[in-house]
Amino acid sequence: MTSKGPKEEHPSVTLFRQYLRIRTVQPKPDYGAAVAFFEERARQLGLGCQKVEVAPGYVVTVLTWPGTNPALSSILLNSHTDVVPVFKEHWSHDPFEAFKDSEGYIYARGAQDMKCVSIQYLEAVRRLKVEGHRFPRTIHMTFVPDEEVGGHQGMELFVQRPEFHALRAGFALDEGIANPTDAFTVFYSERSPWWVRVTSTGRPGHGSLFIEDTAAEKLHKVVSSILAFREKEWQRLQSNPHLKEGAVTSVNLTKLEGGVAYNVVPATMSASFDFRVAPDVDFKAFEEQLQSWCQAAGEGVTLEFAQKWMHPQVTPTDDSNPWWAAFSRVCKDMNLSLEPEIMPAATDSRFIRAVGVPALGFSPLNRTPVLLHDHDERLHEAVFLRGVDIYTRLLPALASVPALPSES
Ligand SMILES: CSCC[C@H](NC=O)C(=O)O
Ligand SMILES: [Zn+2]
Ligand SMILES: [Zn+2]
Repeated sequence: MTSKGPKEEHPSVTLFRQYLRIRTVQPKPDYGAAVAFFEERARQLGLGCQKVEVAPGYVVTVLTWPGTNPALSSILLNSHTDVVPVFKEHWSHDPFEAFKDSEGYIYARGAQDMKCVSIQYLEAVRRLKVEGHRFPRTIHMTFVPDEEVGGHQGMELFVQRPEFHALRAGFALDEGIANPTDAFTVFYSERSPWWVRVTSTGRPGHGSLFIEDTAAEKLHKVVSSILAFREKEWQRLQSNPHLKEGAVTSVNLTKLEGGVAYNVVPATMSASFDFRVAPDVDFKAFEEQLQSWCQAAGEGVTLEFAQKWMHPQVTPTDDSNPWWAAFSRVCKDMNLSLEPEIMPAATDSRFIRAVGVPALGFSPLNRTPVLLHDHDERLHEAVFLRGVDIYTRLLPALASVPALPSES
């Protein structure tokens, strides 16, 4: 399906490249242009379009294809519109030009995360609609801001609003991660982000003296405890081939702050950590563990949370879950092999699952190196188009799941 020149390019690819050129890059995304883009898609496809301003300047755009049975819950296809920043000098091509090379690779920030998925949803719906299909369940596509900075001005607010409840979502799809092999990764849960700053206070003094009980000495103890825990989790992951990254708790030391001069022992120093807590961890016990590492380091060592997600949820991946049954059946019929995993990072799925809507994280990108947030993020047009085919099969199945016990 690789097309060589712009003349022969598949229109879905052309649309994808148009969207990639919209500069929705953090920290100052052009959300207005993205909203206008989706409004225009709604107009072209004859879909309902609703704009919900969840915070000043932060709009969730909802495109709706009504089902034939309004008594049934709906299918929610979510995607975020923002992308992470770039280091331009490390890119082979301008990351906002959506350059396509002679082999069919499209280079752009958002090519994998996750502008591809937004357009794949839209193009699958377009195809099904053009072919004259109707399905019992309504399909809503939500295009949300700010996922890349935590979703606090996006999905986290949207799920609390009446407009969200009015969608009556029964099941959601959201982003996954590419898979370099023939298989497709699908995420049924997520680790919980805990961003922790440990602040240590101690005796100050002249840099030439053996000062006792310093902030640095105590901070060092906490850092050692946490890095020893990191090593333990790493070993646990390494030694068990059945465990995937998302199944263990990770932590990285991401910031060290403090100090004023070489010869002044500071009274305060801090270390910041990015923990990703596995869903099977006892959260209360884990927090107590963090507190006890601080206490063991000495007086005046405290911790604070900049991010602390406390509601991990697991979407069942067995036939007790009719949505999973429909999803996995289509994949089986299409000969796609699935690798169910726990998402190592945090996506908007956590907010969706937390309000009781089962969700799967799925980006239909196989045979693709994982380049999200990386330099030279790119996607082959054939992989992109195959993803449209996959949604074209998934959506009819999901939107035709018979009434659940709770719906009759
Ligand atoms: C915890 S809010 C940050 C969310 C971010 N999501 C995608 O990369 C992440 O770091 O996982
Ligand atoms: Zn993403
Ligand atoms: Zn991302």
